[in-house]
Amino acid sequence: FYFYSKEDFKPEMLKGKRVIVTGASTGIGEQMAYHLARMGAHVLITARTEAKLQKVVSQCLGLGAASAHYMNGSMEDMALAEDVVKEAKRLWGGLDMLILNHIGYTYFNYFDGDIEHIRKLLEINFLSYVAMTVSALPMLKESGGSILVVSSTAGKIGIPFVAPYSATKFALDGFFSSLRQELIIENISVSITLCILGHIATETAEKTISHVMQKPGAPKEECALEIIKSGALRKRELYYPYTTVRIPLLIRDWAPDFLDSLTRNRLNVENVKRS
Ligand SMILES: NC(=O)C1=CN([C@@H]2O[C@H](COP(=O)(O)OP(=O)(O)OC[C@H]3O[C@@H](n4cnc5c(N)ncnc54)[C@H](OP(=O)(O)O)[C@@H]3O)[C@@H](O)[C@H]2O)C=CC1
Ligand SMILES: CC(C)CCC[C@@H](C)[C@H]1CC[C@H]2[C@@H]3C(=O)C=C4C[C@@H](O)CC[C@]4(C)[C@H]3CC[C@]12C
Repeated sequence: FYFYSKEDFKPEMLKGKRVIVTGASTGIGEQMAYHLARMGAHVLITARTEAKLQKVVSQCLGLGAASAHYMNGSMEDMALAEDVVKEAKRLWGGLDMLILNHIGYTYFNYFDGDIEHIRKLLEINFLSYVAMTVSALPMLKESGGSILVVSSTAGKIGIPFVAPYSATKFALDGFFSSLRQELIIENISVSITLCILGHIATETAEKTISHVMQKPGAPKEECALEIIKSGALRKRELYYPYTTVRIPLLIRDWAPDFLDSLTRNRLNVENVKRS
């Protein structure tokens, strides 16, 4: 029953679908835009750097996107979050998939006591996700669409050196897991997929943590595809790479101190110098 009940992913599932991808000028978001383009979707991508977005848009068109547009600006500004959704309405008259992926600058070091940094990061990584969801829900209800929220192992488990970032990712779990319940109670066919990612080899991640990791990160291209698949199949959560994310989560509630020491041992903490 388990094997036969599982629906298979087919790239055609995304053909002609209208998709917003945030933080798509580089990293995992950029790779998601390319996969969606190959599948023949309409894409609207966002980030701050216009020049990079223009390049990604033209690559998307070359790869076969049904259409490709961008909107640039910082997600510190909730007005931008709403404007992006309005732009989708203007361009396509509806929306099938909202992929929330952008994050603000994250340092990997001992918490420095900077509360303003946490406030800003909560706005970029959390509040703008909520603002986009609020604006997009009417269109998603109409299409029976999906919301994909990109999170992290650090949004489920306490990892050292990322306290502000971790707070924003835990917040996403609380908000979107609660909202998922309400949508089910009200019989609204909008799916919410929380994507729990481990270490992925993006340029930003490599620059930030290569000195503390003992192994290289997982490929961003495959990661991007798994995120899209999990959303198309309307899964509750994605774990990628599966074992390195899933096993710590299984240990978490049964042996939390053991998991914490395992985590510390996996990192070259001696290479982190208080800044
Ligand atoms: N890489 C990893 O190891 C892991 C990543 N993740 C998650 O995956 C997602 C993508 O990560 P990754 O690809 O590494 O990130 P990148 O740093 O490669 O990309 C971040 C994107 O967000 C944009 N961005 C940055 N600041 C802002 C801002 N203020 N307003 C709007 N957009 C902004 C960037 O473009 P620009 O600078 O032009 O604005 C860029 O497009 C994130 O949600 C992250 O938490 C989770 C676990 C591990
Ligand atoms: C059980 C343990 C062995 C797992 C440890 C995994 C840890 C080390 C992994 C899992 C998720 C990873 C972080 C992440 O989510 C996103 C980013 C943003 C990027 O801009 C800079 C790097 C950063 C902070 C990653 C740092 C390393 C993290 C904490």
